[in-house]
Amino acid sequence: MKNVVLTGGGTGGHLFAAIEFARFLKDRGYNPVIIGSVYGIENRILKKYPFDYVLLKSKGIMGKGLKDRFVNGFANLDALIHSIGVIKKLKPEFCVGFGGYVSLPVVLSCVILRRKSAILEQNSIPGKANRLLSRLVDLVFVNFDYTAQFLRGSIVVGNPTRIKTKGKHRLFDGRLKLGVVGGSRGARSINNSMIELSEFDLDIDVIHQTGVEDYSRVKDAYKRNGKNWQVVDFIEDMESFYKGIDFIICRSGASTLSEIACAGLGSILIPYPYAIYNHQYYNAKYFLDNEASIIIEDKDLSGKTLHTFISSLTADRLRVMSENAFDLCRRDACEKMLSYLEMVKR
Ligand SMILES: CC(=O)N[C@H]1[C@@H](OP(=O)(O)OP(=O)(O)OC[C@H]2O[C@@H](n3ccc(=O)[nH]c3=O)[C@H](O)[C@@H]2O)O[C@H](CO)[C@@H](O)[C@@H]1O
Repeated sequence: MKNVVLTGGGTGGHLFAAIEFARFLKDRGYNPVIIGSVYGIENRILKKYPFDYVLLKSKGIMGKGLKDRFVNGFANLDALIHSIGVIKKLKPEFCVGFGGYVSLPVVLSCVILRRKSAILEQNSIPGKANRLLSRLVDLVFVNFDYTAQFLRGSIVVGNPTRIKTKGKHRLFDGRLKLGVVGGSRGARSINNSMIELSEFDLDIDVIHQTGVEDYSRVKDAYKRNGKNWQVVDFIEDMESFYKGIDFIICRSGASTLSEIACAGLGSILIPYPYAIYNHQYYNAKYFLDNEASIIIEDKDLSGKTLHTFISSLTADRLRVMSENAFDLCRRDACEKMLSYLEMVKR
């Protein structure tokens, strides 16, 4: 079986797209090896999947102070050397970087060793590492059309997502069932505004993913405010979660957006305000422009704003948002990426 290397991680969005592509490639006779970081979510998640994987001691540099940049820079140099050793041994047919700090040393080592290589920029505005790598790799894939202006010669493919079927949402046939997700680590400002929302008289069902840190605080507040709303720290089975809700409040990370599109869910999007180049806002804007979502900026977020929007949702509005979201689902990202990769000759 031909080895292929997929790299990405740190947070869930990069990792789950890589895992989905790995699943697709394995079904087509390749042996995908995922390379992640010891410090990322992949250290916990990859054990559960039937793929070979390697974890490097790679650390993030962006948004860090001078001392951390220096220390982490050395860690990444070490990761690059380790990665060169791994790539030499695996001799992969191709390498694809899905983003996150570990992608940089791994894709660089594939380039250095002249293996066929590609990156996927999942976000509307590319980060520094992908801007650099885009000049070195054979293929540059992007998720949003908007991104093509930043990365010359890029190909729009979408983003691999594990969500395959549209949920049969009840869309207000009874009580609204609202899902709340803060991204792979939860989101404090969303958690705080949901606590405020629970003080209102609101006849809805809620299932809320808080992240580990805020779990008890949110659960206790709901109880105090007499709400029988469900609280989880992390959702393992996202497909069932999406199927069980009518509408979602979430951040606008690239993978969450691909998933809610394919699940056909209308949404209130709250872009993470400190994301590099404000990319979450531009990710969300694509959904807003297509009338699939409402955006509330983090600075305007409160229980009261959520209450105003949620109480104004009608069954018709929900249905239209759901259909518009579903139109944005790109189901063939994996097929497209593989067909381009197979065309590149080495
Ligand atoms: C702060 C920041 O810069 N975040 C970035 C990071 O986000 P991050 O990785 O947090 O967010 P994404 O929305 O892209 O992905 C979250 C992933 O985690 C999964 N999930 C989430 C919650 C849960 O309980 N269980 C679960 O499995 C979701 O299904 C999804 O697959 O990478 C994304 C992908 O490039 C970017 O778009 C985001 O802007």
